[in-house]
Amino acid sequence: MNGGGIVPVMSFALNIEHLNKSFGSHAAVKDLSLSVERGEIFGLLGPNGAGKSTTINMICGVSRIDSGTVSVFGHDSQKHCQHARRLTGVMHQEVVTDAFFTIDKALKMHPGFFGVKSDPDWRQLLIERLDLSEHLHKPMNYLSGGMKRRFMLAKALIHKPRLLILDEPTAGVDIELRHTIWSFIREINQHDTTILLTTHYLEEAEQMCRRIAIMNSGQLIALDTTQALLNHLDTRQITLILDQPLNTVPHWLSVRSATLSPDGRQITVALTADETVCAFLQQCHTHALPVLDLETTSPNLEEVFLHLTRGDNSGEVLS
Ligand SMILES: Nc1ncnc2c1ncn2[C@@H]1O[C@H](COP(=O)(O)OP(=O)(O)OP(=O)(O)O)[C@@H](O)[C@H]1O
Repeated sequence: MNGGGIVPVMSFALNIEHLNKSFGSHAAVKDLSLSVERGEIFGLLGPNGAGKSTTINMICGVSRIDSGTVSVFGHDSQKHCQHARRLTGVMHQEVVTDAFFTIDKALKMHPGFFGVKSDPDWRQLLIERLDLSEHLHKPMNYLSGGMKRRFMLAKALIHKPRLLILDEPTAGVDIELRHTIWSFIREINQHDTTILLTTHYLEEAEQMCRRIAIMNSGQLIALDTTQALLNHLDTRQITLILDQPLNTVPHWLSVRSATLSPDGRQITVALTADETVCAFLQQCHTHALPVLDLETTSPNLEEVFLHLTRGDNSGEVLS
């Protein structure tokens, strides 16, 4: 279930096979398999408690793997954990640095944890691009929520990882910082850093990610290109604005469950999977419907997500 065609294993930035994790009797991640291609921006979505953070914690070695394998650019995270860790940068949801460290000290020390030599030019670039200069000598517990997010992103990138994992990077940040974060992440991605991200902002996932995996109750329930997921819901609708009001829906449209607005000036109907707007308008012309204008609407990722993660679709698997 890879969505987007067969890809040689060597081009995977991340390969997860049959991953499992339980806390006591609760299975948080169940037989998860997926691959992230080199250079992708890949979204891992799911409702609260779906198992996303647990998966991320296993990828980066914070949490022990019960069974299954994770490999980062071909390095098995259990057998060659140092290689895999060095290639991976993680922006966790919470600040995981000593509260008394300053930004400056943390960014200087962090590369050493991965056996990577500190690069002052790269550190300076991150400080400037993430607007950290004024706050360099403040300890962590003096930083605002937004400043902590900026620092967490700089810390995730300071050892120049080739796989960057972002666990809800924009949770609770203002619109300006959100733009800063996403535009910087796009830039980083263009310089050959693969991105795996989780977010509850589905509009952001729709805009950022080439492919998306959706988890629910620890299991993978969908994995495909963003566009294919959007195409999954056949809910394109067309609304006709009429030149003259109607009292009732014409028969040829009522059999398609079209609805008429109270003022009789708008008719809304769902288009079928391969029906074009042009073909539909030809039918309107044939039936002498006085069409003045029209609007079309397509499903967004939020509708697809809700459709897939609601209880009544829990058995559905998309690939
Ligand atoms: N250390 C832990 N001990 C016990 N249960 C845990 C632990 N960590 C996670 N869980 C449980 O595992 C399940 C998956 O949690 P996880 O944090 O991975 O979900 P998530 O998809 O990241 O959710 P969110 O979107 O809310 O961050 C949840 O039921 C959670 O309560």
